[in-house]
Amino acid sequence: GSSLPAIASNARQAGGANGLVAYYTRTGNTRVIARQISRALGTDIFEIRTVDPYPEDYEEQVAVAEKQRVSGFEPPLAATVPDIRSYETVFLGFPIWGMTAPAMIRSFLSRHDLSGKTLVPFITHGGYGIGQSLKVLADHAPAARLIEGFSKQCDQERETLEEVTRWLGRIEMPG
Ligand SMILES: Cc1cc2nc3c(=O)[nH]c(=O)nc-3n(C[C@H](O)[C@H](O)[C@H](O)COP(=O)(O)O)c2cc1C
Repeated sequence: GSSLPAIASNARQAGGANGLVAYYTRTGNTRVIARQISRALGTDIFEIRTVDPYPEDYEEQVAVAEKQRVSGFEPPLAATVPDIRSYETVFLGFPIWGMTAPAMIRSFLSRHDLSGKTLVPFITHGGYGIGQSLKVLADHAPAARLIEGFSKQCDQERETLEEVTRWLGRIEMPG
């Protein structure tokens, strides 16, 4: 679904200067949306990164994500937002991993007090929807005002890799 105009008018009421866009991305889909929100509203932007990088290999990545989902592990963040208190509206963007919000989003919410702030999710997924992710936000930021966000189906790394593999199987390599 798409409700970006509603988000925009809501955030404009709060004022772009009081807004923050925080996001995590692995393959860049979520970053495109993050930058557009930030550009349109004139907000600060913060990329969420973990101390320990995730595997580059897709299958290893899926295994790590699944382990962190099941255990509830909150991976340490490389940095936190310098002055989270100065923001009234926080746009929080992430991809869906294993039908829910990825682990570092739980880390982010645990490390930043969003009490009394408006929390606006923007979520990308590979076609299976946003799953349990809103419940994760509500549970980890119980005193924030969670409003309707934006979600969009984007490319899936898995599909791209499979297409490339099929293509490589069709071409004739020299030598
Ligand atoms: C570890 C992992 C798990 C994923 N699990 C799901 C899923 O459960 N449902 C879904 O629709 N997409 C899933 N995806 C696809 C991503 O949500 C989708 O490609 C997203 O747009 C990636 O965003 P990004 O480019 O900002 O990292 C998964 C991707 C990864 C890497």
